[in-house]
Amino acid sequence: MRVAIVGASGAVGQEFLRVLDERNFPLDELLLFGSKRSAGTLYTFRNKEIIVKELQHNDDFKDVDIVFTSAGAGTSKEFAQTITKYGAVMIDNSSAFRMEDDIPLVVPEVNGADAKMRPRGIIANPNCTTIQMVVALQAIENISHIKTVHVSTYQAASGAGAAAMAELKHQYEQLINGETPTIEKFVYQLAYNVIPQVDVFTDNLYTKEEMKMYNETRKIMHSDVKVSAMCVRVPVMRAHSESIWIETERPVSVQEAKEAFAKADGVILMDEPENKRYPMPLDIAGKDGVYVGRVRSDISNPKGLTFWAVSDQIKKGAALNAVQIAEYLIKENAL
Ligand SMILES: NC(=O)C1=CN([C@@H]2O[C@H](COP(=O)(O)OP(=O)(O)OC[C@H]3O[C@@H](n4cnc5c(N)ncnc54)[C@H](OP(=O)(O)O)[C@@H]3O)[C@@H](O)[C@H]2O)C=CC1
Ligand SMILES: N[C@@H](CC(=O)OP(=O)(O)O)C(=O)O
Repeated sequence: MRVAIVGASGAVGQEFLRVLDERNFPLDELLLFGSKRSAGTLYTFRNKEIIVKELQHNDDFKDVDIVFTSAGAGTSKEFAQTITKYGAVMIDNSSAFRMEDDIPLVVPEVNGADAKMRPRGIIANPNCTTIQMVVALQAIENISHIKTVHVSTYQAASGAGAAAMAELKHQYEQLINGETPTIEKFVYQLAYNVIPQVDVFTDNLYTKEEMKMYNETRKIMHSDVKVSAMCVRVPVMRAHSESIWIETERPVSVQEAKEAFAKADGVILMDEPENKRYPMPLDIAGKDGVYVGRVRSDISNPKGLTFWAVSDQIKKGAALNAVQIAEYLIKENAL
């Protein structure tokens, strides 16, 4: 099997290299693409050096089976036709196609089978913040329908890409040296701060990131659930955290919820308040699962539950989820 990564030099692209290797993904050849900026760069994969090629409108994808794209929505839109025209399956990490009716939006633990219906040869990987939330929500949805979700996110700097990670580190160094911090990737200084804005504002005063959590959750879960999100950037390097309140159709006890989380696909229950044990981004960075803790009944709502979910958004929120989609298709003989 021939596999390609578009955006190989990026935060998600680099994670693809690690995840494909870690999971022993069955590929014979890996091709790497980027813009002019990274063309010519060498990356090592399974002891072999691979040179990054410039993404162009040519026949480079002719004999490629799967293309993982993580180079921004503009690039995905511009190159989708070039990538898919000879039959390659494009698994796209950007927001370019997520809400289009003929493009499946897939989290394998929730709606893997949707990946089989892809008239345009494109499968969209959801927004990272949404992926980790729906994996946790599905555990409860399995036992009682979720009617509403309120969520506050604590999103790591790496959600804004490799340059944003470097900017956060640089800001701390600049502040220690008494210099004015550089602000390019974030709206304000992120070091020693939190910023209640991820992406731009929409007409209803929610941000685009917050509206993705509303719309994408409903599409992935095939649900009428209403989601009100508040997305916040925090000075964490890697792994997003979410504080989640849900209202279910019938009351769900804490014990029942914990059992549901413990057996759900992709969820790891880490909830021992007596031992001060709960998930935190520092511990979860680099891990595969969605870690859930602080499970409680909502004292303000008899049908309410509240919990905390942490996951590595570059891994499960991007590269790993896309690779799991590909693995699902291989397993189902549906490539
Ligand atoms: N970071 C995260 O947590 C998540 C990111 N995503 C999505 O994944 C995508 C990539 O994000 P991320 O890795 O963080 O971003 P980065 O900024 O770290 O990387 C961007 C990548 O895109 C490549 N690229 C940009 N323009 C072009 C082009 N014209 N042709 C080919 N390659 C191009 C860059 O290559 P070069 O260096 O050559 O310019 C680079 O490899 C985005 O769409 C983002 O929304 C989704 C979920 C989570
Ligand atoms: N959710 C990412 C941003 C991102 O990459 O979103 P999307 O894939 O929906 O464009 C963040 O934390 O900033």
